[in-house]
Amino acid sequence: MARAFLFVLDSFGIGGAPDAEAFGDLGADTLGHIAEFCAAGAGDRAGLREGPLQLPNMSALGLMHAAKLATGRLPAGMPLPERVYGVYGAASETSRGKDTPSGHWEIAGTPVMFDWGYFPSEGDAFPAELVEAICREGDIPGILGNCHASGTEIIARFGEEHVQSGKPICYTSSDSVFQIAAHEHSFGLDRLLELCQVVRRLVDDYNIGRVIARPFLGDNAQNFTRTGNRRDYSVLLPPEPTVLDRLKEAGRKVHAVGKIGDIFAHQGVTKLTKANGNMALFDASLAAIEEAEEGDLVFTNFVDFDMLYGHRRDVPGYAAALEAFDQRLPDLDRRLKPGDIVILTADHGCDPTWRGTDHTRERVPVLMFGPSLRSRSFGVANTFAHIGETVARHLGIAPGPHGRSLI
Ligand SMILES: O=P(O)(O)O[C@H]1O[C@H](CO)[C@@H](O)[C@H]1O
Ligand SMILES: [Mn+2]
Ligand SMILES: [Mn+2]
Repeated sequence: MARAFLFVLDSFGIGGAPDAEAFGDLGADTLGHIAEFCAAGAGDRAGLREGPLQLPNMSALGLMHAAKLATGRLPAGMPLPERVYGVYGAASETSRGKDTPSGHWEIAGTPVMFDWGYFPSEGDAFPAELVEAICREGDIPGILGNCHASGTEIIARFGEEHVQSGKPICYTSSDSVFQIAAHEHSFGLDRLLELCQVVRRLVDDYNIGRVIARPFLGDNAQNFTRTGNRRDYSVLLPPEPTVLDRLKEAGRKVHAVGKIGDIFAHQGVTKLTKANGNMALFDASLAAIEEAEEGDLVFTNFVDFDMLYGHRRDVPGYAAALEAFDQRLPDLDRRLKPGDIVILTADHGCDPTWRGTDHTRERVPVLMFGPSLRSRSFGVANTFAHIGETVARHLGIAPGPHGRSLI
């Protein structure tokens, strides 16, 4: 039985990217800084967690060793495991962006070697003719925001005006994104999703990677809260097929859990499961694994690390989420059959100790395990595409052009 389960811990970087300086991220290290803060007592939060970061299961799969490969240093306050069970290493990104689609497409064997369009951080973020077209074709009275922002701050700032005026809150970041926040009741969720599809079409001319719907609820600036109904509208992929397309073409099932379907614009996906929150995503992944047959892929994105903790620069929150994820791994291990492989990795960094609220350019861990894998290190891979090619080889389909199998 050969099956593959690919889990992306969204934004779980391990530092050391050779090109970090070009992104203003020299020294950024999501795992390293969380470990350092926790070891120094700065990762404590009453009722949530305390003390040094504890990831015994990922450490036994080679996480500490992968971090050392990435940066030359071991994460602070975290013991080395007695024995490593996994095939482990670090990987550098070759894609030009440090965004979610670039990271995932490269993981799926297709690095993004062109430049995305970005909106400026000074002055109005969106060109006047684009705003006019959105208002006309989306039938809205105007937009609020029109700037770079953190999503939780901007709904507190403009939420009340949005509810009164009916103008959606439009913002961006250093990613290639056009994000639209609107109230699920006063504006309406369906109307927001329709507007996002209008905007998706309009921003194709600007080469924008994603339009993201950010619905929220609440009745005042103090209690506006984003809901689980976020939707991402990715640009259709470059002409090259990803490993998802290649598997689908070969008649295999590609079970996308969480944001994966959206990230690939639903291309190469044969079954989709949505779930809200890392633990629900883990449960949904286990259910998908029960269903998976010989030759199938289950591909899950665990978005909380990035959305709830990395972008929010919340060290205790990120640490607690990692610890909770780590504790679920034995559940997964128990369900594996001979020939199965699990790959844990990440799409970019989002160091919660770093300046600003954006992603950080980092290497990522690649931790692979399964009943028939013998432990070893593959060192540092120079592209995430090796991950997709590992899946391709393991599942017995033809190799792609950008990477090679790590096992
Ligand atoms: O601040 P929020 O709305 O979470 O947005 C973040 O999420 C987007 C997608 O990952 C990033 O581009 C960043 O802007
Ligand atoms: Mn991401
Ligand atoms: Mn993000």
